[in-house]
Amino acid sequence: MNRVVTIKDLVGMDIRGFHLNRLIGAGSYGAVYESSSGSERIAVKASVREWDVLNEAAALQRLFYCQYTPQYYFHEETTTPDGILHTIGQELLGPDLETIRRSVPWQAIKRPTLVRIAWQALSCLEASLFHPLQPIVSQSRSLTLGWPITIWMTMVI
Ligand SMILES: Nc1ncnc2c1ncn2[C@@H]1O[C@H](COP(=O)(O)OP(=O)(O)OP(=O)(O)O)[C@@H](O)[C@H]1O
Repeated sequence: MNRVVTIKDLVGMDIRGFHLNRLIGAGSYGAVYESSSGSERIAVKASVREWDVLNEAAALQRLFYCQYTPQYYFHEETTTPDGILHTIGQELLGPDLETIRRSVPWQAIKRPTLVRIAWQALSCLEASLFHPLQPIVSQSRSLTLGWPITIWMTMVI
């Protein structure tokens, strides 16, 4: 599979009964789609990099009861003509901080909100330390935390 082009071009595909409706965004190793099955809406992250997907799936499973990470639903391997596609079904979160910041007229996040974000980020770090991730997170990784906004925090362990 051409990693640069096709991973961002999966709209219309069905994964585990979820229809990929819209590309939300893409990161260093995958693309995230807003997906639905009936009235249920989730996020599906797709990648061809098996190890990275398995790492993220394992981290989300370990943090399943942590209120600062998206709920984990499934990991799926789909054989396509271009190779094996790895996907993670997870809770659909709101927009990320940068999107929110750019959408407000003053292009900045106000102090009371920043304080709350900092508190949530620290709580996530605390939770991740409580559920040791060293065996599965061996380098710089990102986790989604916080609802209803998506905050990305790089954990270097
Ligand atoms: N569960 C989710 N619900 C809604 N949006 C999400 C979800 N997970 C990721 N996103 C969004 O999808 C986009 C791509 O996320 P992804 O995790 O692939 O990469 P990233 O964290 O932005 O970058 P990198 O992987 O390089 O750290 C980001 O805008 C992110 O906010």
